[in-house]
Amino acid sequence: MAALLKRSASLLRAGALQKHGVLTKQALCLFSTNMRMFTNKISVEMDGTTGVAVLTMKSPPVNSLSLDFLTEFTISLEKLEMDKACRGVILTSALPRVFSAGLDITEMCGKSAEHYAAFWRAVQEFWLKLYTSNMVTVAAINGSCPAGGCLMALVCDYRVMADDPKFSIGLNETKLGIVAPFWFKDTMTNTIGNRETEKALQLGYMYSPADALKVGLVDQLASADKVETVASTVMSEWLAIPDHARHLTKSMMRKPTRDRLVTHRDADITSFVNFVTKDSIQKSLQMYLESLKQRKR
Ligand SMILES: CCCCCCCC/C=C\C/C=C/C(=O)SCCNC(=O)CCNC(=O)[C@H](O)C(C)(C)COP(=O)(O)OP(=O)(O)OC[C@H]1O[C@@H](n2cnc3c(N)ncnc32)[C@H](O)[C@@H]1OP(=O)(O)O
Repeated sequence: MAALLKRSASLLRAGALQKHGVLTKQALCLFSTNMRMFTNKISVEMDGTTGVAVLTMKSPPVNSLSLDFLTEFTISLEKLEMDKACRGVILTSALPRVFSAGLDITEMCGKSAEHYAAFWRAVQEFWLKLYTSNMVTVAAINGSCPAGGCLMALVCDYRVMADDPKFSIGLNETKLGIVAPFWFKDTMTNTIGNRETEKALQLGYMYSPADALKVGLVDQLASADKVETVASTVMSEWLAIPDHARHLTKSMMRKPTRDRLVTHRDADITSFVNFVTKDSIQKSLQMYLESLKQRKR
């Protein structure tokens, strides 16, 4: 399994996934009954009787979405997608207090243009795979999830968040001196509407769980120790709907947003690389990283 994953990761890095559109048969190892899979940063437990997998992010300190993390995540999702027995995935975090801190800022600082392009393609691939998944996807948000972490939750079909005022969720990019890309913006607009998104994005607003529920950014709150149980209950309600009807409906709802990124994918990478290589943006990101470190002192 480890060797297969390693091979899959190198294929993904080499762009083979983009070229052929799917993972090679060799890279696939289908789950049929109860199954566990561990990579460095992710563990997946699939219950063959319910058809539900729990994908747990376990990349300390904050589950940031590095190139390695994104690669492992996308491969794990692809494997589940190819397994006919798997009908739903619950996403959650093994870390206390943090669901995901979003994109790994160190991947956007002090690197080459080639690195930024490869990183951004991996971010796009991650979004596309999760957004267009045939499976029911439920986010069990058991901690804070800024920016890319919020995006991950937003692309799921349903969001259950821990009702703890210490946690927050939102697209806070402007606070870092950067701009949420159009497909982040589209994903949020589709969830909470244009006016609320306009305010939230300009202010880089991080919502408390209660406020997130109020604006519809999350669907339900639960006490921290019940988030995954509630997510499982929601999952069984969604799985009571015939797969083909639910899936066609999901595709119909999401196709315009998905197509917009697919059509402009290369231009979006160029735009990201041009943006992130600017001295002023590098300076903002470095200062933000430094401020995160200073907070602890
Ligand atoms: C004209 C249009 C052009 C379009 C161009 C588009 C450009 C758009 C580009 C990118 C979009 C960006 C998306 C993102 O996701 S950016 C990431 C945003 N994330 C954040 O702001 C989160 C910051 N982190 C936190 O708020 C907190 O860490 C926390 C609430 C998640 C957890 O708090 P706590 O448990 O107290 O942990 P610490 O703060 O102590 O952090 C521990 C450790 O981790 C480091 N760290 C935190 N977050 C990140 C991160 N996102 N990336 C990398 N590293 C991170 C932190 O610095 C600490 O490190 P240490 O001091 O070395 O231990």
